[in-house]
Amino acid sequence: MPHLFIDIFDVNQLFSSLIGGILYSFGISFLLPTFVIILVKEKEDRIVRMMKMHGLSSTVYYFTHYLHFYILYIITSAFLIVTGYFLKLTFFTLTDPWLIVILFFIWGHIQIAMAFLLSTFFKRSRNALVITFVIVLCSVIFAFGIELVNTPLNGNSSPLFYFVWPPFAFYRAMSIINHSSFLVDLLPMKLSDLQPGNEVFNAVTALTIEYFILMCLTIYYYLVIPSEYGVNKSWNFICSQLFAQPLRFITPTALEAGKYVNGDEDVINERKNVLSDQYSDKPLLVKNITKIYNNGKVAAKNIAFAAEYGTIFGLLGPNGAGKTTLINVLTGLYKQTEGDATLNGLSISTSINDIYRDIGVCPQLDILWDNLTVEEHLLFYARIRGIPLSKERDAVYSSLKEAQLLSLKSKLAENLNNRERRRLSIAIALVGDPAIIFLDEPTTGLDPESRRQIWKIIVGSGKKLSSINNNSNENITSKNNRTIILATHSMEEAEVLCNRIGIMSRGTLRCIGAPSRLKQLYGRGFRLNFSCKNENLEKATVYIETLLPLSAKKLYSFATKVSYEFEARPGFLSKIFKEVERDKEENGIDNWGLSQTSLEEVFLNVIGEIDTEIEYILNE
Ligand SMILES: Nc1ncnc2c1ncn2[C@@H]1O[C@H](COP(=O)(O)OP(=O)(O)OP(=O)(O)O)[C@@H](O)[C@H]1O
Repeated sequence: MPHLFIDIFDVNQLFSSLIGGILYSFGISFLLPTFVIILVKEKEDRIVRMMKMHGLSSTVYYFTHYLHFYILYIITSAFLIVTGYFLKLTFFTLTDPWLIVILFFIWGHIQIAMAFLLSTFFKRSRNALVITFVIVLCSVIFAFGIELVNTPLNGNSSPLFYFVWPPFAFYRAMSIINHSSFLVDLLPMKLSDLQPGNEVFNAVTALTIEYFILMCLTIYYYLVIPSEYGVNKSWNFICSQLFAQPLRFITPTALEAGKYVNGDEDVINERKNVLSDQYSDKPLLVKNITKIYNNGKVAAKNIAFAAEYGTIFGLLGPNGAGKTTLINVLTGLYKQTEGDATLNGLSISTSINDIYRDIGVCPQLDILWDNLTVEEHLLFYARIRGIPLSKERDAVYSSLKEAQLLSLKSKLAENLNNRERRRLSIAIALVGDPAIIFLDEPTTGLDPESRRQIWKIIVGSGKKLSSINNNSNENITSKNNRTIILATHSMEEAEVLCNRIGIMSRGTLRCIGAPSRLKQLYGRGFRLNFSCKNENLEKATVYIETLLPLSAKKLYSFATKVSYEFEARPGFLSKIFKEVERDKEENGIDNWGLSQTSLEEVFLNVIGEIDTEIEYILNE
């Protein structure tokens, strides 16, 4: 094996030697780990998912990457070829250039296909970097090890199975072309040598077939491998689509058998209505969604409800109740474990890419680019939503106006304060006038004044722009009005903004209804509070107690402040109001007030009941 001994002044020998060959082959292959890292890093990054939620088509996304990678590859291989010519490597100077072009052309595509396929198996870019780098290095060293034994000088050809791993096929073809170019007993290769039986022909054919196989496998794995974000199909989706059956739902009985806590009667009725298709005309139908994370955490259980046009539906619940999980499932960020949902008639299981075009999402955390201005953010999202160029500026202007950001349009995101960043996230959700908007805790962490400002924007955004332009007197539940799903753990926010509320706890929808209905069901009726001077306390207390029903409960009597809770029959409130106003001075009452139970109390009562129920189940 004379080519093993390197004469460092003979570049042809250097290239054909073990070390030179390894370095050169690695140079041609090093882009593979780079491509894999780029793809895996973007998987880690929520911003890509955010872009997809706003309508970026997967085909456009992957095609852009393909093009980007191929351009990088052309630049790199052009550099290597020019360097080869410059160093007068016979590989480049004597071989038919078309042969080199064909080999390099297919190798670029193979590297990209391998990168796409490998990236489906990694969740973290650091692992991807190390493992892909090792794969490339081992492939190069192994291939050259084989070359030592099976050098073209011996006239042996490689068995076909050797070409199953694309890098081996490529390195073998390189080696044969290289040896033919500088060994005196062989002739430099021409394009016409590419004929059946020739090893380079076999290698190029194997690479072409493998490219298509790799691309098919990549598409399959992208669709089925579960990732942290995104909706994946089941491994047998091709068969199951051929023999499609109705979607399977977890029945309430199954959940009860599993000792899950179910909702109240309204929740059960809502579920029946949703599943019996009585609500098929509603813009949002959540049909028994269950989400179990990979670590076994059941974050949402059997959730079923519908939301109307032109309403703000509040998803209320303490931290960890499952609100964000549910929103993430409805917006395609996570795949549900069971159940389905339809948004404007389209199923999240089968049509999530079409759904993206008509929803707006304001995530819990602002996902912004610090070095883009407010307006640039909106233009970017308008573009990926597919808004025609002629209407882009108008769409951006409308959402700037709705989110009260017109005066800040040229400000960089890094210079925005918290309140402005939130408004920008809402503006992103509004761009393009989507029919359904998801707002995940839009005011968390803001001061009271900022919260009120955001509330105004949310209330204003309930009306779709198209309806504002067309007919300002439109009915609130008109199809032209937006449906807003608002996740919050602020009762005050829900009370101010929402027409309908679902209270979640521990992944279960516990109760559902208009705020007044929830107060009626879970409130403890009304409260009467009064304050008086110390010397009048007894007299005032006796007076109030004679007015209130016998069932009234004294909540507290603290210093000179007293509070009662009671149920009121129709007409009772106006009677008590007139009497106390008339007699208060006579009975030593300085201040007094009547109030209905707040949502805060409803919430505490509902959550309190669940905790008791769960304790009961656990102790059973
Ligand atoms: N990616 C995940 N993997 C495993 N468990 C998760 C994941 N994300 C959330 N959880 C768990 O699922 C449960 C519901 O979380 P989720 O964030 O949906 O609740 P939430 O009601 O939105 O609460 P918060 O207001 O704190 O956001 C919690 O117990 C949480 O720890």
